[in-house]
Amino acid sequence: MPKVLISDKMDPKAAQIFRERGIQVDEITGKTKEELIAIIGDYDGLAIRSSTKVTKDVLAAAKNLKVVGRAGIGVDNVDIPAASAAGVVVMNTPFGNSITTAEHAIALMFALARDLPAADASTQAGKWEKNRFMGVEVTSKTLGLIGAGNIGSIVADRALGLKMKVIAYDPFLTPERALELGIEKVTLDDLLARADFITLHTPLTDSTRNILSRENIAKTKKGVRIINCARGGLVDEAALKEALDSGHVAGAALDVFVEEPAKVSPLFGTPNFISTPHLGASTSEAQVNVAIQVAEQMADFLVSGGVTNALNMPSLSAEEAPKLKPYMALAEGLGSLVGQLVGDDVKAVAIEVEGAAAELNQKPITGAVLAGLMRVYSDTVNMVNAPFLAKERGLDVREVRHDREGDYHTLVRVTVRTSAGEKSVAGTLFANSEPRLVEIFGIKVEADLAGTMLYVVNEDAPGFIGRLGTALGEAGVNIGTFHLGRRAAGGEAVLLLSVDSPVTEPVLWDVCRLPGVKTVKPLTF
Ligand SMILES: NC(=O)c1ccc[n+]([C@@H]2O[C@H](COP(=O)([O-])OP(=O)(O)OC[C@H]3O[C@@H](n4cnc5c(N)ncnc54)[C@H](O)[C@@H]3O)[C@@H](O)[C@H]2O)c1
Ligand SMILES: O=C(O)[C@H](O)COP(=O)(O)O
Repeated sequence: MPKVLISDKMDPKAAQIFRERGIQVDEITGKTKEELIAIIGDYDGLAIRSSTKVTKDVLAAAKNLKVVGRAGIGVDNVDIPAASAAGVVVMNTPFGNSITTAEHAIALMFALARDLPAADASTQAGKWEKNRFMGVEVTSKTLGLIGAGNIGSIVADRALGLKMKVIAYDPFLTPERALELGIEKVTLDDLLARADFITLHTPLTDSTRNILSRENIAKTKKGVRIINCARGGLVDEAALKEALDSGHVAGAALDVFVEEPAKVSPLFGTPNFISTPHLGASTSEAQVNVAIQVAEQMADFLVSGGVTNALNMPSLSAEEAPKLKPYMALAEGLGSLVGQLVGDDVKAVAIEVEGAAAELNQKPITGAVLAGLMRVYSDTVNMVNAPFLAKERGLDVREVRHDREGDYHTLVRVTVRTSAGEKSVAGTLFANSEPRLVEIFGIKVEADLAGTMLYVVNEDAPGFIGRLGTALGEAGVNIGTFHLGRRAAGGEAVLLLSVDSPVTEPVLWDVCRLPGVKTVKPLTF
């Protein structure tokens, strides 16, 4: 039974779903990094929000971990390259809290426009300072969006409903999408010069870090109000403090900070500054959404291999997963066969699919071939890290889909380019479920790829099979299945035997010395 750890506060629906799907779940929140490292080795899945930091060290200790599920959007608390290298799938829930976060940005915009927190504090202090608080309307004002993705476009929609003019800086926003949203796509400088309110909705990346830098804050319109419900680090906090003090910026509201939890900040106590403790996603609706979604996604993956919203692997629906399962076994077997036979002398690999296989999602098949192929380099390789390892090794990977139907109703072919030329193996599925090798290096042969096997290439000659059987029999090696293929009578022949026990080095030498033997290689699947 797979085991999942929920390490951040999450709606109880998540644990309920894990249990309903036959997954054991522990909810242990508030752990330090060291405490997490001490327990993470027991778990197949880790469900988090933004507090748990899934670092290299945590991943190194997570020997059984297969999936990290983020109940939310931002995954900057997960070391994705390290997770990929460790073969751990990282998934998030990209839409479950978008409306809630957009609403928080709008709430902060109104709070700034009318100085609500200060007015509330003053009134509750018995001051009744009616003349102190003079707000501004948002109607007809220009709202500048930095980032117009899921959340930014919901903010735009709400702002248009408030009769604001919305302009957006987002290099990936197409003119068609801007038109559809009813907003104007502008340059960053244009936005800074024109916006009465600026709201940020980008991830934190090298291109967005400090996007509201000291220099850019200086380019804003005097009296601008700034809202950040996206990520700490998008705004230069020290420069913002100075701009608030000088009155150039009329107000700022931050839900997110460079350092979180933000227990101290030079911004705290600054007039016209509002803060919330990373509450963008904190509504009961959003938390139920993301908890259900993350638990369903993680359970699909752990129970049936379905992959949704993964950041380091292609998607695979829960319906596709069972159909692809036998193909992945076939693909991994073919990759492993080639890997064991040609070793690390592989420069390029082509994965061809035809017949029924050509109608499927090819990415998981490719991932499985690469995992099998690269198991000769690393026994921790799997479908998640195999494409990254292949890239790292400079392996040229090509996927080919043939519409034609050949001799088999479905076929997967793996061709590798080595310094000795191209070598190819192919396999099919019997009864749509049983992987079967049908061709090896140009020779037709029918064999299962399972357990311990022996690969022998010899000159086709009478009596050879008897001599081989005797050599193995005398060494106490029992033959399970026996598969023979040859190029032509009297030409090169291939034998694939499944054996009940590993073939030791001295026995391999005995087989090698049989007349006509060209190659002998033990294989394990
Ligand atoms: N405060 C919270 O609790 C909370 C809740 C949810 C999401 N978030 C954060 O909000 C942010 C936005 O989330 P989303 O779901 O809208 O993401 P998204 O991926 O849908 O949209 C991000 C947008 O930013 C744009 N972008 C990327 N680089 C840019 C650049 N250099 N300049 C301008 N635009 C750029 C992208 O093109 C994209 O349209 C994320 O950082 C997410 O983590 C915060
Ligand atoms: O990226 C997100 O989804 C938000 O930052 C929400 O974070 P939280 O789950 O910690 O509230």
